[in-house]
Amino acid sequence: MPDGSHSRALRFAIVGAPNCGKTAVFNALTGGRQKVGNYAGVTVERKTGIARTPAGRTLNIIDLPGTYSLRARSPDEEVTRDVVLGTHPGEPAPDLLLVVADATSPRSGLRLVMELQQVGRPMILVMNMIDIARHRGITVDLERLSRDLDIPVVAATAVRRGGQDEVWRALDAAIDEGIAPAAENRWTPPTAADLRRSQRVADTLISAAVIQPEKPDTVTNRIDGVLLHPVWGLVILLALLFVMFQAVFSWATPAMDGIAWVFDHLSLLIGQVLPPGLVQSFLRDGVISGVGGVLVFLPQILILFLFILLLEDLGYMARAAFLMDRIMGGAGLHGRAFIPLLSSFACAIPGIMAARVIDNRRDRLTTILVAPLITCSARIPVYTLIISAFVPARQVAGLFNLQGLVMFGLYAAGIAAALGAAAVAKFVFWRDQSSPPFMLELPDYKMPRGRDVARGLMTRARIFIKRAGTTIFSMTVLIWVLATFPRPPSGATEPGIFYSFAAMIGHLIGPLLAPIGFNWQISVALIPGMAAREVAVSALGTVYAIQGDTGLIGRTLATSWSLATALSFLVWYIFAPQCASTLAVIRRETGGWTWMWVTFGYMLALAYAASFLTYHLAVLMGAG
Ligand SMILES: Nc1nc2c(ncn2[C@@H]2O[C@H](COP(=O)(O)OP(=O)(O)OP(=O)(O)O)[C@@H](O)[C@H]2O)c(=O)[nH]1
Ligand SMILES: [Mg+2]
Repeated sequence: MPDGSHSRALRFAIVGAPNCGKTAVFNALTGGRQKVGNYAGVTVERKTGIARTPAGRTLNIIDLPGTYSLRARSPDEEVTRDVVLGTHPGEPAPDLLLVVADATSPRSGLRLVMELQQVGRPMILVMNMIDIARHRGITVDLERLSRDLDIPVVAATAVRRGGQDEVWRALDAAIDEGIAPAAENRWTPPTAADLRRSQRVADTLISAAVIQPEKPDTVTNRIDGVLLHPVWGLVILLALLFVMFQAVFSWATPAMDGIAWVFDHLSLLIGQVLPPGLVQSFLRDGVISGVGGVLVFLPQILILFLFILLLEDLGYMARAAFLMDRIMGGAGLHGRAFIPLLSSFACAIPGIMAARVIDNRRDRLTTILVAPLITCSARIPVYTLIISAFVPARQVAGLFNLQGLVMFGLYAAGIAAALGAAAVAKFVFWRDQSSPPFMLELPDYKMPRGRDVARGLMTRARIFIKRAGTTIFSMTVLIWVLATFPRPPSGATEPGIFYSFAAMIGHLIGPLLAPIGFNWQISVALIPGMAAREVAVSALGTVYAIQGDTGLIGRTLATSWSLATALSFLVWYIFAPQCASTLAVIRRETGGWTWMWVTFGYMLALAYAASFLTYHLAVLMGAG
């Protein structure tokens, strides 16, 4: 009988410096799909998975955030420290530490190994990225390292099939020999002198076991000469963003038309098969107008993520952080805030969690406060719907698509708002404290891997479709019910919805939102929109469909809203705290209600003020 089936499964924890490929190793061992990316700070929580070794043993594998030392300066590093030391609540210490090091720059990994030796747990060292090391002519003498460190050392290419064979063998061999019980934990936080000493030992180990090529790799340096150039670098960054939004609009159209076609025909079919009545209305006005109306935006979301994933894997994002550092620093944001803010383009929730990599509490709070202002992917359907309805698809200067230009402007407004809010937060709360300097690790450039990118896109698609099938669907059903009942009295002349609960609710809150140009239909759509921003689109689709305005929701809006209302609505979506889950995560990550209410309050005030101004200016200029 294989080990582990009669006793509890062994627990192996993966530890290593940031960006050395720990999660790639984890995914390879467990068949997991955790996010990997070519920048430090991708993993900020512990993740567990199950691995089955070739000899048939079952292992619990724990993936951990990257760290240079157990000294733990930031919340993500504290997770690693606590799991490794066995002080994580409700979790025994791991039986073995699988230390991953980057074979192309093994220094930080080896230093960590030396520190971990104090913990008294068995270890295996994985020299990962051996493919890149070989390509560059770096040779690593694994036996020598193993002898000097007195632990098994194996090479791996975590991202290639079969690249983990040696790791599997080492795991089984370690279990065959019997995992030694934990020795006494002698770890104490290393002092500066300790760190210097282990640095020297690491250098000695490297000079004995690693042969560097005579000609160091200059490709990265040459590319960085251009991409990090203070002027050209910024120009390239802007150009990239620009192309991205153009692409989101122009490439997505055929696919979006295709999806819309399917739903339109489904709706027609239902109209032919089912008699008019509640069931038909539920399917056509509720499900298809609502959920279908949101699903058509999938292509745009995927195109945006295609760009983000490619740039991440290439190693460009850390460079973008470098370029933005001056601008962000001017707004009082820590350099490490870049990755959390970047993640917020997907969704504020991973963005807020990624702020764990910031060690200083004040800088972390500032980042969390402003992350929801960054345009998340849930705003895409809202923005696109309004832009397509109100902005002509004209070419500007023979080069740019006007719709893409407006989209770019909305994203820019979100970024500017985040920078501005950070500056104000710093002024209001933390005026007389300065930020510590920021050390940025620039990863090597890597060719993005098709499989990783495809996996990332699949994950995004799955998240979006799941949202459409759960939150958006249930909110749409709710709206349909509210907009359908009570039924109109007999002899009613207006569409049924005018007698419904939805109309009552809309008319109740309507007066509050009338000053910013919102009609009662928008007021109704905003409430379920708190569950997920896209719901506003599905809710509008349902409300107008029941009202009798069949056909594409965009066309309906174009005829029933003024341009001023549309602009005010767009501006509202830049600022409004329209997402309950984000607020919940802020409460969790800051450990209390205060900052959640601060965020909610300031965003709401900002949204109302900005929409008010936009609406009235637009009316003054004749767009009412
Ligand atoms: N060529 C090559 N690339 C690798 C290898 N292992 C990982 N990578 C790439 O290196 C980058 C970092 O990998 P991750 O697994 O996210 O690194 P990590 O150590 O988990 O990083 P953090 O969670 O941020 O600490 C990704 O772009 C991976 O695709 C490898 O063996 N060879
Ligand atoms: Mg990771």
